[in-house]
Amino acid sequence: MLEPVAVPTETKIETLPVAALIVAAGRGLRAGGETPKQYRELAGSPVLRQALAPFLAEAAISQIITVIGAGDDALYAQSVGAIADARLAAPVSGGETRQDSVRLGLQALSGSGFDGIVLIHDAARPFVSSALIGRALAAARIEVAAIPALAVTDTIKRVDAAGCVVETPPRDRLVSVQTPQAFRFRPLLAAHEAAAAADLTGFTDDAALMEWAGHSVATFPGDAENVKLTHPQDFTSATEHLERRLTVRVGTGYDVHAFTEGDHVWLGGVRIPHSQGVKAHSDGDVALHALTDALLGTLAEGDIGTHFPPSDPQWRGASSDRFLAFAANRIAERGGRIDHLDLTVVCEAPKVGPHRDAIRARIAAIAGLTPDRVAIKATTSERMGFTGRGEGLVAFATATVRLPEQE
Ligand SMILES: Nc1ccn([C@@H]2O[C@H](COP(=O)(O)OP(=O)(O)OP(=O)(O)O)[C@@H](O)[C@H]2O)c(=O)n1
Ligand SMILES: C[C@](O)(CO)[C@H](O)COP(=O)(O)O
Repeated sequence: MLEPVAVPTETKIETLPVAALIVAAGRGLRAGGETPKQYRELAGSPVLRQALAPFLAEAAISQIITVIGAGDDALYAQSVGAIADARLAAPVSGGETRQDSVRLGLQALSGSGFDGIVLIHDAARPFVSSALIGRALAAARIEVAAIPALAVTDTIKRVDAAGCVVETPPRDRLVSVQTPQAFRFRPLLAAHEAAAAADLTGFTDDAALMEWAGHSVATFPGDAENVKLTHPQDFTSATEHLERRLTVRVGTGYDVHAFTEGDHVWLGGVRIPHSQGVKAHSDGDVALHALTDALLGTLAEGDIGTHFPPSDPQWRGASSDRFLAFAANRIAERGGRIDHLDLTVVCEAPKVGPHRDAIRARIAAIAGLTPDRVAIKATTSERMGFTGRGEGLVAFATATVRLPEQE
C-alpha cells in the first residue's frame, strides 16, 4: 500500500475546477464488429457522442479530454469532430489497457496544469445521465474518491480456477460499480503513476487503484440504465430499450437571405463561389439556419434567434456550423436521436447540384449523422417572386427526431 497523498484542504472545494476524462481507447473485442464499439451507431448516433453529451451539458465541467486508440483519429473526428465546444480538448492517445489509458489521460490533464476534481467515464457507457453526473460531482466535493454503485440482485460466488465455488460472500455487502467515478485529481494521478512505476497492472477500475493507494472510496447511488456496452447482445438490448423510450417529433425550419455584393455564398456549411454574396449578421447560411430551426422546433425550445440573438456582436460573421451543432447537441443532451434531416433550397443561382454531395457530407458531420440521413433538394421558383428575380435565396427544412418523453 502507498502512503496516501495528502488531500489539500485549504482550497474551497466548491470552487475546485472539474475535468472529465472519457476513456475510449479500447478495441471492443468482446462486442465484436469491424469498428470499436464506441464509434458504432446506436439508434442513429455514435456511442462516444452519446457518452460525451451529458458531460458537455454540465456547466461545472471546464475541460473534457477523450483518450482514443492509436490510429482512431478519423473515427473520432467522424463521431465528435464537429462538436463546437472549447471545453472539449484534442484527444489523447491511450494505451494497452484501460488502466494505461486513464493514466495517459491524467498525465495530459496534468500537463495542461489542471488540478481539482476529475470524473473518469467509459465511452462504452452512453446512457450516463445528467443526474448521475450531478451525484458524482456532489460526492466529489466531499470525498477523495466516490463511485456509483448498485446493489447486486444475483447471489455472487467466488470460484477457484476449476470453477468450483470457494465462497459465497454475504450479498448485502456487495455492490456492482459503474462510471463516472469521481476523484481528487492529484491523489488519483499519484496512485496511477505509483502503480505504473511498480509495474502493477490489472486494476479494472480507478477506485481499485485508490484503494490500493490507501484512500477510502465512498459510494453514491448508480443508475441501472447506465449499462456498459460489452457484448453484442448489449447493443441489441440497448437499441430496443432506446426505441421503447422514444417518441417521434417533426420540426420545420425556414430561412431567407437577400443577395448583396460578394463572390460566394455559404450553403450547408460549404463555401460556393458565386457572383454575389448574402446580406447577413452571421455567414448567412440559409440551409444551416433552416435546419437549426427545424431541430429546435422538435425540442420546442424557441428558434435560432432565441439562442444566438442577432443583437449579440459575438455572432457577427459567425460560422453557422456552430448553430447546427448546438441544436444537434441539444437533442443528444435530451437523450434524443436525429432520424433524418430534409432540406430544400430555392434559388435561381448558384446551382446546388454540383455541391450536393459535399453539402450532405458536411451537414451530416456537423449533426453527427451518417450522410444517408441527410436529404438535399433544390429548385428554382421558375423566375417568379423574389427568388425568381434572383434577389435572394430560401431554404426549407424538416427534421425528424426521436425524443424521450419528459416527466
Ligand atoms: N486500452 C484500453 C481499454 C479500454 N479502454 C476504455 O475503457 C472502457 C471500458 O472498457 P471495455 O468495456 O473493456 O472496452 P474494451 O477494452 O474496448 O472492450 P474489450 O475488452 O471487449 O476489448 C471503454 O470505454 C474502453 O474504450 C481504454 O480507453 N483503453
Ligand atoms: C470501470 C468499469 O466500468 C466499472 O464497472 C469496469 O471495471 C470496466 O471494466 P472493463 O473490463 O474494462 O470493461
